[in-house]
Amino acid sequence: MLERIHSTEDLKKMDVEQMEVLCRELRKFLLRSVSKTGGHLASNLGVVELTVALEYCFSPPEDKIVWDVGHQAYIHKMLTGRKDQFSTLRQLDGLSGFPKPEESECDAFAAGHSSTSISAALGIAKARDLQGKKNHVIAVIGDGSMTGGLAYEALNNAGRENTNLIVVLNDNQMSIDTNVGAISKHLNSLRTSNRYQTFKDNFKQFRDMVPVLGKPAYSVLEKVRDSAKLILLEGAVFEGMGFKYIGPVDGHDLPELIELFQNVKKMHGPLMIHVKTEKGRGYRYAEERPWDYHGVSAFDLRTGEAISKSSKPSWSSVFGSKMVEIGRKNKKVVGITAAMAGGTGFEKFQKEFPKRFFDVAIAEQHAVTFAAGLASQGMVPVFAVYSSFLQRAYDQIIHDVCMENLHVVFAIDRAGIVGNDGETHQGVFDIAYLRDIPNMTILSPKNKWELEKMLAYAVNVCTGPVAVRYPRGTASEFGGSLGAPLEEGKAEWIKKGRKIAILAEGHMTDAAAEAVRLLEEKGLEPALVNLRFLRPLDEETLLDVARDYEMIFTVEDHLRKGGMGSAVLEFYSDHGLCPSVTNLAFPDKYLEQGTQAQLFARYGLDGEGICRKILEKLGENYGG
Ligand SMILES: Cc1ncc(C[n+]2csc(CCOP(=O)(O)OP(=O)(O)O)c2C)c(N)n1
Ligand SMILES: CC(=O)[C@@H](O)[C@H](O)COP(=O)(O)O
Ligand SMILES: [Mg+2]
Repeated sequence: MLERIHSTEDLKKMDVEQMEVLCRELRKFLLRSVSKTGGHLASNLGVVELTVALEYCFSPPEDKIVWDVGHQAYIHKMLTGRKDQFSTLRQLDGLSGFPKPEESECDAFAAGHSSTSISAALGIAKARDLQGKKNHVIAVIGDGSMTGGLAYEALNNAGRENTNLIVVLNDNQMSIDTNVGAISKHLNSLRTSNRYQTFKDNFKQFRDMVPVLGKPAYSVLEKVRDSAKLILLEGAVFEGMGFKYIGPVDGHDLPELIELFQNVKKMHGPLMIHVKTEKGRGYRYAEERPWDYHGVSAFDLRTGEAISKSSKPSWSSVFGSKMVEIGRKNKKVVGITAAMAGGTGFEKFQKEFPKRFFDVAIAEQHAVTFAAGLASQGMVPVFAVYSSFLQRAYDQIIHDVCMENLHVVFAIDRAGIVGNDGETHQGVFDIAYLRDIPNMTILSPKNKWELEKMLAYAVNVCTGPVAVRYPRGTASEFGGSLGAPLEEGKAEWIKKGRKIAILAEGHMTDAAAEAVRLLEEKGLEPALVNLRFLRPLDEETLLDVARDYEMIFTVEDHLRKGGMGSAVLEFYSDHGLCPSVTNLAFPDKYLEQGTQAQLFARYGLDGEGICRKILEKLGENYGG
């Protein structure tokens, strides 16, 4: 069946039995493919029937299906002509792991961050109305993503606009980890009701009576169905917000889903269809431990084990262990995550101090203001968050934390290039968006020991807002544990030299040191400084560097615009100095997917690339 599918038109030629075979084949294909490339497995296993039913009943690209987060859109991609590209999934220049309109006109809206689908779908629906079109618009949002505030802003608005909009709530009772919070509880209470089945039974009985009752009764029946009165569940929050609620429906029952979607196509106004699915469906290990199979690297299908695993701890794991140590000594410390306890390594703290740990669900904005509230009462909140997800909470950082100079610690994980998630997840904006905020301190460690020192400093010494940024992956051990002691506002000289000085940000010190080694082979003697503090900058060191060196290079894992190098340039400009400064950083664009190593190499930010760029600049300045 899978071989027959080149577009959703081919799907429409199939009968239900054939589509059920197709579902089995899609699962097999998905498992084989993702076990080789890595990717978001469990969520996709859970939406096979749902996606087939949607693509059968609706017609992309005319009908717009907006996938929330988009990590569960692999089946959609397979059904819309991209099956043959799956061997390149999430790889450099390959198929994206998220919906991407530039990749296919069937991807109605790009995503990667959660809770945007209903807003985007409502916008698309209103555009349709204004343009006099009649197509369907469907948002597919998970129960985890339904914990994000933006989703409720959209529901609030959609209830008022009262246009045709279908929201499919894909409830698998899981975020990445177990889904938490009152909404999740509410969904659970809805899940256990058999209201939908009762409605269907009543409806069927009534329909069978039509020949007896006659046409007028039939039109009453149609109206009842249209207003969905029989299936509204008392107290369903969505109903109160102006949606017709339909559900819960078994999301693995293909004929049931098809019947439902064919019916709702005829209904009007905003609809919420609550679909129950199982995350990881069809692969034993993923069904048992969906959190371990949410996002996977290449793995052995037979054992479920990852093919290669670093024996060294990740930055996140170093963070998690250190926070336990800090938490034991300092009882004021509380931990906060926005649904990323596992990813950030914070689960160790959560286990040891459950009362001092808060998973606020996918709610970064709330997390920051919640932290501000805690800090205003003398607690020391540590919010561990991926750099790209913290973008959500910009105003909260400015207005609720920094303006009051509150002592909130931001542990910014996945800062810099993250790799295969691509554009949406690259953490390359945080220096720019944090360094312009008054009162903020920003630190960046060169290795795992420095991360530990910086965390202790941020929690126990700082008194205002402070961010520690560190990347994805295995923690660097560059330079060993015996670096210069961490001193407030002070950079670390790794090596003095002549003519050329390299100022490095965090883990880029390692790549810069490699460049130094390569340059030394060519007879040069570059100096190397690990800046440590990105805000405030170590002014004394910067003045020394400008005085003693002819050419300065800054190196960072961030976009060039607004980054650390820009800060260095501003500093010199403010001091009326004009040394030769070259910023080595990522260019002004959304950075594509690929491994971190591939991207550093592509943009000349690995040791060799840095060396090459320095030699080029030397050539310009000294004629080769
Ligand atoms: C703003 C934001 N915060 C965090 C994440 C990380 N994240 C990706 S998927 C996910 C869980 C989503 O759960 P759900 O919507 O229920 O989808 P499921 O994986 O269960 O299908 C999280 C927390 C994100 N993508 N965006
Ligand atoms: C879709 C999403 O946002 C997360 O699943 C993300 O891909 C996790 O990234 P890490 O693998 O870096 O934890
Ligand atoms: Mg879920």
